[in-house]
Amino acid sequence: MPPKAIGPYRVLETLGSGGAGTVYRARDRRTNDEVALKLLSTGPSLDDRAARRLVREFETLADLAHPNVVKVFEAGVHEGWPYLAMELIEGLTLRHYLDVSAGELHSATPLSRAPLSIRRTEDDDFGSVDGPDEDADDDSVVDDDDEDGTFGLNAFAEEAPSEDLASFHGAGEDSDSDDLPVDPRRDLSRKPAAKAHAAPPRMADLNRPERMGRLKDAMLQVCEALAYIHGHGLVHRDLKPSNIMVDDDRQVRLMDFGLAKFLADDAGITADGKLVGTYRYMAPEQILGEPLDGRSDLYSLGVILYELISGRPPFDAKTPHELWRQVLETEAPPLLALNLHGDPQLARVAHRLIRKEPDDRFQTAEEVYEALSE
Ligand SMILES: Nc1ncnc2c1ncn2[C@@H]1O[C@H](COP(=O)(O)OP(=O)(O)OP(=O)(O)O)[C@@H](O)[C@H]1O
Repeated sequence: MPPKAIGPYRVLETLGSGGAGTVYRARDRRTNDEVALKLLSTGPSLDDRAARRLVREFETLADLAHPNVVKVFEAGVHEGWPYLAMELIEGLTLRHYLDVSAGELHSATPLSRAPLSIRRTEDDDFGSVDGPDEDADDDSVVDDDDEDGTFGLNAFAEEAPSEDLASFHGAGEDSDSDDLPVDPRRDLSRKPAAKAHAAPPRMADLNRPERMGRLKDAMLQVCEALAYIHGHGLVHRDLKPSNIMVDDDRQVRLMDFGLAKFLADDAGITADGKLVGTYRYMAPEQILGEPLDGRSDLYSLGVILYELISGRPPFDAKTPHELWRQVLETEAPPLLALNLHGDPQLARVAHRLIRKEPDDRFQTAEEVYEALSE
C-alpha cells in the first residue's frame, strides 16, 4: 500500500498492475492535473533492477514526442518509493478495447485512417489523426478449444516481462491488492470475462467487421508508433497487448518502455546476461540473445495480430523451454485453419511478421503499415 502522497502527487485510485509495478491515478498538486503514477509493487527500493527500469523508462521517453507514444513527465523517489509520472490514458488496453462491444465504447468515431502519416516530422500535427487486456494477464497457457471453434480466454494469456524462468507462471497477475478504490470503468475493462467464467469468445465474435475495423485501425497506429521509435534508434523489446492502450478517442498509445533499448547500446540481453521481454511475444533472435533491431518488435506485433485474429497465440506451451523450442523450430498453424473466416489479408501480414528469420519479415513498420492499408 503506497503512501497517499508521492512527491507532488496525491494517489487517487488503482488503475492496474503489471509484473513489477502498479499504476495509479494521481493528481499533481502543482497543476491539479491528473496523471498516471507507476510505483513498484515491491515498495520502497526493494527491487533495484525494477527501480532502474522506471528511471530507464523515463530517460528513454523524455526526449520523444509522438501522439501514439505515451508521454512521461518525471521520475523520482519519494521516501524510498521510486515513481514514474506519465500521461493518464483514459481508455482500455488493446485486448479489452477489442473485447468490448462497440456500444460500450465512449466514442463512435468512424474507423478510417488518414493516409500514411508516419513520415511526417515531429512538428506536424499528429494529434489530428482521426480514428480511431488486460490485463488478462492470467498466465495459464492451456488451450481449451472445443468443437464449435471457440477458445477459452486463457488462450489470450500473456506473461509479464520475464527476467527469469520463475516468472513464466504466476507473474503479471492483475492484482489490485491494495485498498485504493478502483475506477469502475477500468474495472469493467481490466477484469477479463474469463475470470468471471463467462462464455469464451466465438469465431463469429472475433470476426465481427466492426471489431476487425478497430483491430486494423489500432494496428496501423501501432505501426506509426513503431516507425517513430525505430526511426529514433529505439527497440521496444516488450511489445504485447497490455502495453498498447487505446483512449476514448480511439487513439493508440504504446506504453511501458522499461525494457526499451537504443540500438547503439546493443543486444537483447541485459548486462548480466539475462533474457528480457515477455516470452510469448519474443522473436527467435531475442530468445537466442542475439542483437535486436526493429524487426524483433515487428515479430511481437505479428504474435499480437495472430492471437487477436485467431483467439490463440501462434505458439503455446506449458514451459518456457518448450515454448522457445516451438518458436525456434516449428511453424505456427495457418491462421485461416484456426479461424476459417478470418481476414486473409491480416492473416498474411501476421504470418509474414512471425517468420523466424528477420530478413524474411517485413523490414520496417512502414512496410507493415502499407500492407495493412492495402
Ligand atoms: N499511463 C497510463 N494511463 C492509464 N492506465 C495505465 C497507464 N499505464 C498503465 N496503465 C494501466 O495499468 C496497467 C499496468 O501497467 P504496467 O505498465 O505496470 O503493467 P503491464 O504493462 O500490464 O505489465 P508489465 O509491466 O508486467 O509488462 C496497464 O495494463 C493499464 O491498464
